[in-house]
Amino acid sequence: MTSNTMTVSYGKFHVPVYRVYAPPLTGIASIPESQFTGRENILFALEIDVEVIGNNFLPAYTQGDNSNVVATDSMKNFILRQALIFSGATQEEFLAMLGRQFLQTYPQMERLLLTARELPFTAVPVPNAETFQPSNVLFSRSHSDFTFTTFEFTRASDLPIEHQCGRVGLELLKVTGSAFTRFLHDEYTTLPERVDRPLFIHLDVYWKYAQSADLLTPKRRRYVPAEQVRDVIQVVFHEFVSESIQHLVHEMALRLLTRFPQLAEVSFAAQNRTRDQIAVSETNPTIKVYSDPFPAYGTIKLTMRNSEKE
Ligand SMILES: O=c1[nH]c(=O)c2[nH]c(=O)[nH]c2[nH]1
Repeated sequence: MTSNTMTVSYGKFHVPVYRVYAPPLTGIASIPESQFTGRENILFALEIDVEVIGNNFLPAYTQGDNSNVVATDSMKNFILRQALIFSGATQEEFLAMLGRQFLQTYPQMERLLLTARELPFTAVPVPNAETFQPSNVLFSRSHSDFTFTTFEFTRASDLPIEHQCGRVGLELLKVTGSAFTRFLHDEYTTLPERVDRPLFIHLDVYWKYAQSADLLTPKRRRYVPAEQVRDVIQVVFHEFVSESIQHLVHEMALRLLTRFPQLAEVSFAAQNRTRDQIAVSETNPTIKVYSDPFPAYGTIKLTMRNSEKE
């Protein structure tokens, strides 16, 4: 008889949820880098993953005994029903509700991993009097950066025992004000030094709070909206003349931890998507043409912890 150890989990992934007329997001503290202080949530669209972790459904694997298995089809129905009665305004609040309700409804579930990914839509600008305003009924699906949240729940607490929030898929190109010079040179070096390059990055940013209660307080004064994180990052990129992507993400991390002292950690994964310079105008050297680079991208990572929270 062998005694192999097993780790198992099961669940439903990428459940699309389109809730209309969710409560508006209010109570957000404003920051200098952002105009964002809330959102109407006329369309609250996201994709949910639910993954059940534990041992009590091992007999389903070893003996074909499904008595402790909640059908993943039922999980999908459960998520959609909860979306109908959801009275919060953020992904974090939705996941917290789902976590609590799943564990309350199914004693068979010991531990849960829940993930939300925004399906981003923007209100279409429509004429109003002499100007334009965002439509309150028509939204355009945007394949842009989106908000991300992942929570781990156990029966021990109403709050998540682990969490990570994020804004994923930013694609930012700064045409001037970025350098990459004085890097190590050897017989493999072909990259020219550039005191000014058009820096194009793909960027994911993640953050964790020092106190998980701040994720979910009803007044939301210490809640960090992903839109503000995105705006802080964009403003730092706009302002800061960097020596490298490493230098840039470090500056972004410092600004985020200063702006949001309620955070314990921020982390970045940045891909270098800088285009290759093809031609420069002979009469005006600021005019240049770039094209796609070799398709394997450098990746720069950073995690910065707030030393006061340790
Ligand atoms: O900002 C950069 N960091 C690097 O580590 C690197 N390496 C490279 O080829 N180009 C760049 N740019």
